[in-house]
Amino acid sequence: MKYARALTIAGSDSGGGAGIQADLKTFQELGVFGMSALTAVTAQNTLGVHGVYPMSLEALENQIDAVAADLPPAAIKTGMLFNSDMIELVARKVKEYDWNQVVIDPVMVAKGGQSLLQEEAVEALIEQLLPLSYVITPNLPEAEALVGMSVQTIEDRKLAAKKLHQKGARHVVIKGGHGKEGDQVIDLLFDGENFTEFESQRIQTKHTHGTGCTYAAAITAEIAKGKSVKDAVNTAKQFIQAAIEHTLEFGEGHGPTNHWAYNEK
Ligand SMILES: Nc1ncnc2c1ncn2[C@@H]1O[C@H](COP(=O)(O)OP(=O)(O)O)[C@@H](O)[C@H]1O
Ligand SMILES: Cc1ncc(COP(=O)(O)O)c(N)n1
Repeated sequence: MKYARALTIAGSDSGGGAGIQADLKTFQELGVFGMSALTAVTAQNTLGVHGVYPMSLEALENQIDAVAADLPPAAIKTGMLFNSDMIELVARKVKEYDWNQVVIDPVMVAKGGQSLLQEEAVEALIEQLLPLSYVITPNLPEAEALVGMSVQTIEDRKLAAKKLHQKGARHVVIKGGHGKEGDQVIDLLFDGENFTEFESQRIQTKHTHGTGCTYAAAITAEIAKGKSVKDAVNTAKQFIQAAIEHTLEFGEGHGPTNHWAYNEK
């Protein structure tokens, strides 16, 4: 296809910085036609999540079917999936449509600390979605929840990545934004055999709302265009670094990243 298409299956962030809003902005900036199936609507701004309103399973299924029937995506990204029923539905749809380029961003908690995934759903994510994932992109707390161990040092991250690969993830990206490694942010890619570290200067800012969504969406867009996972992560790293560096300084809390910065440089 001349232009690639990508589908995000995630929540809506009324504040525009995370969720499907971040995904669609990122897809667009990387030249990929973005489509979305909403799992939930959140009333959100830079100060936190002020309400979570899950969609019905019927609404989620119909959105996915409508896209699959007429606009089959080259790559799919999942974000906030809210509960195990939704996770089971998404897993069923991935199998039904034989989608094999699925990027799972295992969203669990918003930056302000509000839960975006019910506790009981973590097991479903591991059992149902991990085996179908082309790439999984946990941050450090999410990696800890998924493998049940402390994940801080690079060695921890390598062990966690191996465990997630054993659970079925074909590629694992352990995001390092929550890391304590001083003035560097190190993201770690594991492809089942080799590790690749993507380093960048840590930017001292509170405006990191939606960084994980944006990063995973950039990986998804690049994969939709046919890039290798390693090349996709490399581009996503540059994309998110520019998006944080050229912050918009919006809002009183954790402000959003700048989704057009990458193309402005
Ligand atoms: N302060 C920062 N400076 C530079 N890069 C950052 C910073 N915070 C996050 N990032 C980048 O954004 C990515 C996602 O951020 P992270 O906090 O790890 O995930 P999440 O937003 O899902 O919690 C990281 O892998 C890293 O590449
Ligand atoms: C609807 C929605 N989805 C995901 C996130 C996580 O955002 P972050 O990338 O900052 O962890 C969010 N805050 N809201």
